[in-house]
Amino acid sequence: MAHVLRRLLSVGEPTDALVAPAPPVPPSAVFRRFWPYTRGWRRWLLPIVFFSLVGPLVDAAEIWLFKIVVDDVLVPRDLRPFLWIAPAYLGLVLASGVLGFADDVSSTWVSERFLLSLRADVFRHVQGLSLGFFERRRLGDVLSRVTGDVDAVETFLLSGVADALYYVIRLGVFLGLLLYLRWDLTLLALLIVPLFWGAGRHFSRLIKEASRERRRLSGSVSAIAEESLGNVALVQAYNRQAWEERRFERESAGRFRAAMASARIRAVYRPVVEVIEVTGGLAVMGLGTWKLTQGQLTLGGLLVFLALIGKLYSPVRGLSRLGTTFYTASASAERIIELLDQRPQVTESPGARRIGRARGDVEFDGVCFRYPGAASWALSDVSFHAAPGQTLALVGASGAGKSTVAKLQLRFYDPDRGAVRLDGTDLRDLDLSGVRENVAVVLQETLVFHGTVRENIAYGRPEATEAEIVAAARAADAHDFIELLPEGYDTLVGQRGRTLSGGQCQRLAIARAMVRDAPVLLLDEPTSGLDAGSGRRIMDPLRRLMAGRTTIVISHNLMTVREATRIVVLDHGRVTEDGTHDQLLRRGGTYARLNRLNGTTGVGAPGKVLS
Ligand SMILES: Nc1ncnc2c1ncn2[C@@H]1O[C@H](COP(=O)(O)OP(=O)(O)OP(=O)(O)O)[C@@H](O)[C@H]1O
Repeated sequence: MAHVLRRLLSVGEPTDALVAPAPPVPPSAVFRRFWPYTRGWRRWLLPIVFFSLVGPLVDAAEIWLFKIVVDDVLVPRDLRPFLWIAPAYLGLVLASGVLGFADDVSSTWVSERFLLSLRADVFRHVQGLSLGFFERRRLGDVLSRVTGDVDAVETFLLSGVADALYYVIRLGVFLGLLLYLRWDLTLLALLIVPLFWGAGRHFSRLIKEASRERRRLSGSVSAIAEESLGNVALVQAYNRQAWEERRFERESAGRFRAAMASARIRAVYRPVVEVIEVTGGLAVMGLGTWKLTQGQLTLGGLLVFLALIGKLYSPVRGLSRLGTTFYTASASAERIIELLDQRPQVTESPGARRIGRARGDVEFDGVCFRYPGAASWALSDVSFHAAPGQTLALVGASGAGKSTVAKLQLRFYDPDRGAVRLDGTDLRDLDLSGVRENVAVVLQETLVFHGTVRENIAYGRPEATEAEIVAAARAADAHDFIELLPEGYDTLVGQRGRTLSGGQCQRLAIARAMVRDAPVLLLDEPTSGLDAGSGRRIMDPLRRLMAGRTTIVISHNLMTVREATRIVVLDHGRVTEDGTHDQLLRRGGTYARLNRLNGTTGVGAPGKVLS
């Protein structure tokens, strides 16, 4: 028997899910952490207290009417009192309906308003985290926290506190009435309360463990769904559907086991509570019946007493069940706390200077950088300088550190040693949004949002006028193809630009960078995803975009680099060569070799457009 019970109550060993568990936090700490968030909503607890106070009084009045029916109508078989009892009873039921409505609507309003602002806060916080966080974490899990776990915080604070108040008030009212009616029977009924508490505490702990596991596995399921569906083209192209399904099923099965463990614990808890409750009720009924036979109690009095005991046990049960609700909610709240405890690695210093529009003087001075947790340096002692309007090309094999330079220029990360400067000032001493406002980017992976063409271009500068958007599109050679789209600038382009070709996406990205009109331009492999023809077609728009801006162009295939004022060759994070195209060719080093390779493979062919 004990063995069966132990198995029923076992939470199971935590599986090695994709998502690590959040560090445990005691419920009191969860409470302290989130209580300040209820500022502004606390006064709404007052009507809830009011409803909690009036509700049990109405209930007690209904029960009292029942006593009168038994003692004054049924026992003496006299119908007359019933004539006023019936409308009074109906009135009470109506009143309790109106109260219930007001209570439901107002409490839902408060919880939803609270959730609205908390979710927005959590989203704001997550959005403000540095790129490093997103590169390390599984997006699906973060989404499941922002959309799912946040609700639990509300349960913990507002619904939980409101319910606790509701139960305590009900308990107080019914206890007062019972003590007033029969203190001896009431004390007997109260003997079982410690049993309620004991069971509540024990089961709450088990439920918390099971809930923690369930929330963690929910995060894993979301992570897999997001990764597989987000890369559906890759999955289908490589026929990996069955593998992805197995992965999804494995994580879902883990979640199923955790949900079953929690359901089993609850299912055992419920009859345990009922047995305790019935024991108390039977004891009271025994003593009450004895008192009835002794003539110390009327039948109506005994029935009222038993009905009130039922009402007394319901808040006691509610309070002990609230323990399990709190523990379940705190398992989710822990995941939110872990998210909120993440600090952005890149922050604005208190004395940061507002930069306004920069001239565009870019300098890397002895920059060393290692990704958090990485064993080797991504950049070691990298130095270069680009004066306003100059073009600097970064060349090197895959993994040499070129994109890392771009990330440091955007201040997604800070260097471990050395400094990145804009107009001679260390980026760390400038305001973060100012640094980014001065840089426009065109990346290898084009970022196109689900929205209209116009919105996608204006993303570079939301206040851009229609004329500026069209001028940017013209300069980016995008205007003609946009005009041919079914609804021109109002055509919806799918998420990640699925309805556009690679070259069209790139031209939209160029138009967006044009509209931004920043003095510094970062081009990270802007032509690498395109075939030779499309690559050639975006060279002119790119040139127009680069004119008058300091440009850092990152390229594998030397397509866009010949015209650069200066070419920096990176190898394993170090600058190995540095000079103009001709100087580097004469030197006969890595660049010359890469250039020869490009020439022979034909990859460099579009580069000739530049020469
Ligand atoms: N988020 C990251 N966390 C840890 N290591 C990283 C991260 N991003 C890049 N790296 C490592 O840093 C090094 C430089 O990467 P980077 O992306 O800058 O190279 P790259 O020259 O731009 O390569 P490619 O031409 O293939 O885009 C590589 O060894 C890479 O594995």
